[in-house]
Amino acid sequence: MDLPVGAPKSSLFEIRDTPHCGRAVFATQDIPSDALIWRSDDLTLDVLLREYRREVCGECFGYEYGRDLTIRNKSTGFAFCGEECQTKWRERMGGIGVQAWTAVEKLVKGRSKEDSELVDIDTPRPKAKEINEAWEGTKTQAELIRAARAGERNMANGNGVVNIEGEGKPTKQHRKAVQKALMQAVNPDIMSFCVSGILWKYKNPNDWDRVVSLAIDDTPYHSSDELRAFTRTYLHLLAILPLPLLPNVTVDTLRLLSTRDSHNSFGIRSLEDDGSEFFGYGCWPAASYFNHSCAPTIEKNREGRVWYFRAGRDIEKGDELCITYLSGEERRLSRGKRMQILKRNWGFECGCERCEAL
Ligand SMILES: C[S@@+](CC[C@H](N)C(=O)[O-])C[C@H]1O[C@@H](n2cnc3c(N)ncnc32)[C@H](O)[C@@H]1O
Repeated sequence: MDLPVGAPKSSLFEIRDTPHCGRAVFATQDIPSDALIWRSDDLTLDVLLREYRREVCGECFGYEYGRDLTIRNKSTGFAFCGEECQTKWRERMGGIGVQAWTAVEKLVKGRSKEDSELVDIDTPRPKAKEINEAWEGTKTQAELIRAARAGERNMANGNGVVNIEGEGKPTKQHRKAVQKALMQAVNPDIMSFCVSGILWKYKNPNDWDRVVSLAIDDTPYHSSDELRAFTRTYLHLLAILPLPLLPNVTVDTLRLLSTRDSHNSFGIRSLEDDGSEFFGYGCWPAASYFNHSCAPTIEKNREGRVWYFRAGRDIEKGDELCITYLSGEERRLSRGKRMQILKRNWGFECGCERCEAL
């Protein structure tokens, strides 16, 4: 099997196809307990839930037991544990990134909480037909908004009325399409997800295949509400993001981000209390080749933006290197309950040794 782009590479392990669990990682030599097996510093997109934005550092995800962090950038909405993190974040975002987050914050802040979209995730997951129709339904409005923004570019360039084929001064119809998009309810967390992914793609065009290569979930939306929140976010972002980002604000990009993130993201949790606080999540492509086991061979821990994977016990050549996708508490549940959680959150029937042995 050719190594997928972005997959981890090491003399300690190899990646192979399995009959029932997709690709998996296997030890190519004996590995002693506690040995460092992999270090993933390839965070692509990350989402800090809005309710934690004042308490969790936007750069290193540091947390001070719920206290508001001292450095807070009101225009972007991010908070930092120190100057160093703030500087790193600004460097990573660049001017366009800062502009993008400022535009998002302005939009979200202008809404009362009630105006923000609440997403009910306990309804049936939309199937392919509903998903295709929902995205198809954005087409006309998206074209009008794009044309309105292109007109904005012409004006900004001071080039007179028309300088790009088919693009001219925005008409009333164009402006209406923008206004209509802006009036829709906003879901701040879905917006962060999309903006983070779009910015990453903009800044790392040559690394996009790392995300493309990940395991796919064709029906990644938990509910029709959530699907609608995504299509609205698409139109919102077309209306507000800086012009250079617009070529990356596409249905294809947003759909791809959801289908890859769904089964590959890692929770960003507090480092204390068994990770009881869930701050958000992120996608580290190289770390996404480890399958789940209810009796994992690998222990993972996060330091800042980096995940470390260590042998949880002595491992023999040929053993599968598995992590657990369950939280500390969930690992102690019965087989049936674990199965339920894995099926609901990850969409698979667990075929790990601990479950199969029963
Ligand atoms: C993060 S990916 C792991 C790598 C994946 N096998 C691949 O081919 O890219 C998670 C997906 O792997 C599969 N998987 C992981 N652990 C599994 C398990 N214990 N039983 C069955 N499928 C599993 C599921 O399809 C799951 O959604």
